Amino acid sequence: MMSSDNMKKVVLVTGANSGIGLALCKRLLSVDDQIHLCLACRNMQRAETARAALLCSHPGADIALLKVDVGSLKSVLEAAKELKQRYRRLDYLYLNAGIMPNPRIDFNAFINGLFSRKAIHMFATGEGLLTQEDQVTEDGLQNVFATNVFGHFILLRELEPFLCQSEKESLVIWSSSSNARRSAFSLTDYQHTQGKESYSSSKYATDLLSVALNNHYNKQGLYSSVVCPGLVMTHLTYGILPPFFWTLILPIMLLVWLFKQKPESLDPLAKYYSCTSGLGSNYVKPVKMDLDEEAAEAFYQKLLDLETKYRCWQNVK
Ligand SMILES: NC(=O)C1=CN([C@@H]2O[C@H](COP(=O)(O)OP(=O)(O)OC[C@H]3O[C@@H](n4cnc5c(N)ncnc54)[C@H](OP(=O)(O)O)[C@@H]3O)[C@@H](O)[C@H]2O)C=CC1
Ligand SMILES: CC(C)CCC[C@@H](C)[C@H]1CC[C@H]2C3=C(CC[C@]12C)[C@@]1(C)CCC(=O)[C@@H](C)[C@@H]1CC3
Repeated sequence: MMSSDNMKKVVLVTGANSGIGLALCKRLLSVDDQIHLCLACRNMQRAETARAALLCSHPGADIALLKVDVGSLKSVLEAAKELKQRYRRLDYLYLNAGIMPNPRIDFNAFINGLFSRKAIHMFATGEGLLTQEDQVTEDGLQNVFATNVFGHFILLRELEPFLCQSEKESLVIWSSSSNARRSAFSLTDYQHTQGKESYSSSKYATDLLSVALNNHYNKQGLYSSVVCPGLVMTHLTYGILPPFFWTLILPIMLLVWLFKQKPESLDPLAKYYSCTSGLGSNYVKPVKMDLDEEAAEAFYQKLLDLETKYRCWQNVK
């Protein structure tokens, strides 16, 4: 016989202690307060604060914490080991943690874009406006790629036995972005060591990876989706511009939102955009992604090669 704890759906959210991750956890609990929610965070103090905040709004909620720095392979492997000891199942895996380090705005591009036909597109995607300064991690990987893509990929690979179970389906949901652009990504430099748009590149990589994961794992009951949460005021966006600046440009952003509103089964080649507006409309729109399946497969093979390399390296150390 299964105990009621074994029957509870297990939901894991990375980057759950702030911003979109925390808001997502709150929302998940309000939809189903019978889930077992695991907040996967790199800082346990911030994780404890998040759990306390969630328990304030959902006092009976079943919330666990897991320490994981998705930018460090050692930490990811340890966290996966811990999860395997704790759980027998994993139903939803939200791969949400993400960074955009040292963002800079190209003001010239902004002024030019403002008076061009691409103004709306520029406000919706940030195309051409943002650059970042990336760093190399202790594993020798580009930090943005390691955090936004590869650490999550290794976590998923480690948790494969839980996610691929014959009796039930599991869903992996990636926080992608409308800033994910084909032109920022290159298969020959998929870590983005050369350019200055590591964020955009990493989000495009996420989109490719999700498509490849569906091709490889759907038969085993694992499904992957990418979502675009829209432009949300979080630590990430406050790292680009201070809060008062956002308040100033909010009226322009609202106009963009209004202009783009248009109402409409999970499509593996679509990204799900949040189109919630401040004026009440509340829906998600599937948008076809700008990618092809061959590129997705080629990128997936490169990740598998990198995985093999790093596993050998971990064993040697
Ligand atoms: N805000 C926006 O407008 C948009 C955001 N997104 C995406 O949504 C996701 C969440 O971002 P958002 O909520 O805005 O930003 P926040 O900075 O508020 O949240 C990011 C979360 O990720 C965690 N995190 C960062 N690096 C690591 C790491 N190495 N290991 C573990 N956790 C880590 C942070 O933890 P800590 O507190 O310890 O730093 C934090 O909990 C990101 O993937 C982002 O790219 C997509 C589109 C738009
Ligand atoms: C007066 C100013 C210089 C105004 C500059 C505005 C820009 C900084 C923003 C306009 C659209 C924004 C945007 C993002 C960042 C900031 C802008 C470029 C994102 C790229 C942030 C992260 C995401 O994932 C995207 C969904 C955002 C898209 C829009």
